[in-house]
Amino acid sequence: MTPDIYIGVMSGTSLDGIDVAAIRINDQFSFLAADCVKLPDDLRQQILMLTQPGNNEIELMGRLDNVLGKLFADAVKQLISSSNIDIKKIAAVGCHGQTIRHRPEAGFTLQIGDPNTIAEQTGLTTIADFRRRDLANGGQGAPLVPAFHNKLFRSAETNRVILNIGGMANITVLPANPSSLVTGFDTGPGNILSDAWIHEHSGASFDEDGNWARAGAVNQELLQHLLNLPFFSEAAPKSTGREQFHIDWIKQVIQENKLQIIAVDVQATLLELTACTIADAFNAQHLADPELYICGGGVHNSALLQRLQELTNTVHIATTEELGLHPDWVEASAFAWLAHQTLNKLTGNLPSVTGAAHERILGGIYQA
Ligand SMILES: Nc1ncnc2c1ncn2[C@@H]1O[C@H](COP(=O)(O)OP(=O)(O)OP(=O)(O)O)[C@@H](O)[C@H]1O
Ligand SMILES: CC(=O)N[C@H]1[C@@H]2OC[C@@H](O2)[C@@H](O)[C@@H]1O[C@H](C)C(=O)O
Repeated sequence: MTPDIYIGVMSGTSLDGIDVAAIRINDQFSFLAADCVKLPDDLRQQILMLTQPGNNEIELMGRLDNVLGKLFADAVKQLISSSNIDIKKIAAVGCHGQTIRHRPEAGFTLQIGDPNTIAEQTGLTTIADFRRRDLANGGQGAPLVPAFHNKLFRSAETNRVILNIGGMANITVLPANPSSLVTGFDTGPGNILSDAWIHEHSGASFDEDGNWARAGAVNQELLQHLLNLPFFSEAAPKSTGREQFHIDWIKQVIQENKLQIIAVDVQATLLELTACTIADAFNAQHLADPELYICGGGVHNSALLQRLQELTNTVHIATTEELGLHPDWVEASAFAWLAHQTLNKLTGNLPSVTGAAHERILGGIYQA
């Protein structure tokens, strides 16, 4: 029997952990199993160093490329053993890697986590480096997951928008009309700023259920200054990352404008920034009776979901669980699907999303 299981590995911008998902792709798509492996704190700190220019970057990048390759391989092996998947039925692993720099305007994006190591240590064909072919073809190299959303979540009856709220936030617009193009782009920060702000003030890695933000009041002056960032009014295609959205930006805006704000109010304002920028992007689509489906870690923040419900003009709002895929596993499943595309010589990018000139087969194949 031809192997038809694909394993996707995703370590996202929030640096909370490595998501691994196993899916079967034949005539149909079926979700089999998933797991999340935490990133050790010291490794997290070192990756953070690589996301900003600094000293001795090449040495650190080389070492982390190797360490992450081993960790990704371990995460794959752990999922295989905990879910009792027959390794002979696995066609390939699709590994996103860890983004350490994303500068499409300068012609590059960089994900690390050595796929040679993953192939060696798992004995499985591994596909990686998905973004750079799209970039070389004139695209942003991101977001890539809209092609998977299109495959799995599109409806001929209703206009749908899929929203991922991870470290960054991105939307995919899936028109009901089959001849309309799918669009999508990064809307800006998801949880990255509020994660960093609460970490600095209490050591927590994220604001559980948005409780701290809920206890504060939005500072409209700070919010307006933040919303003035040109990225928010730029037209798609667009993508972003930690280069643009980091905690020093918030501190700088507070300082430059001599704002006196207590920490809890900053947290409330950061949640509002995420909600407003997502809602503005959504409402600007002017879709007839749109449904909004949410995935990514942001679904666990009910304060954020409540604000989105208030701000978006949608007829129905739910998580992707309602569409059959748990919101925690959408991105990892997408990279399993992208591996399937590449292995079968099928294209993976959507030029209408990334701005690439053409559809392309993405990534490099590291044979078992
Ligand atoms: N219980 C919770 N309460 C509030 N927020 C939560 C909770 N659980 C997860 N999160 C948020 O979700 C984030 C992780 O989301 P996710 O794993 O989707 O991000 P990612 O994949 O790393 O990012 P990206 O999609 O940008 O690559 C955490 O950093 C945190 O902010
Ligand atoms: C460069 C990079 O890693 N971008 C991520 C990030 O996290 C969310 C958003 O910004 C999205 O553009 C992308 O990830 C998903 C997996 C994507 O390519 O669709």
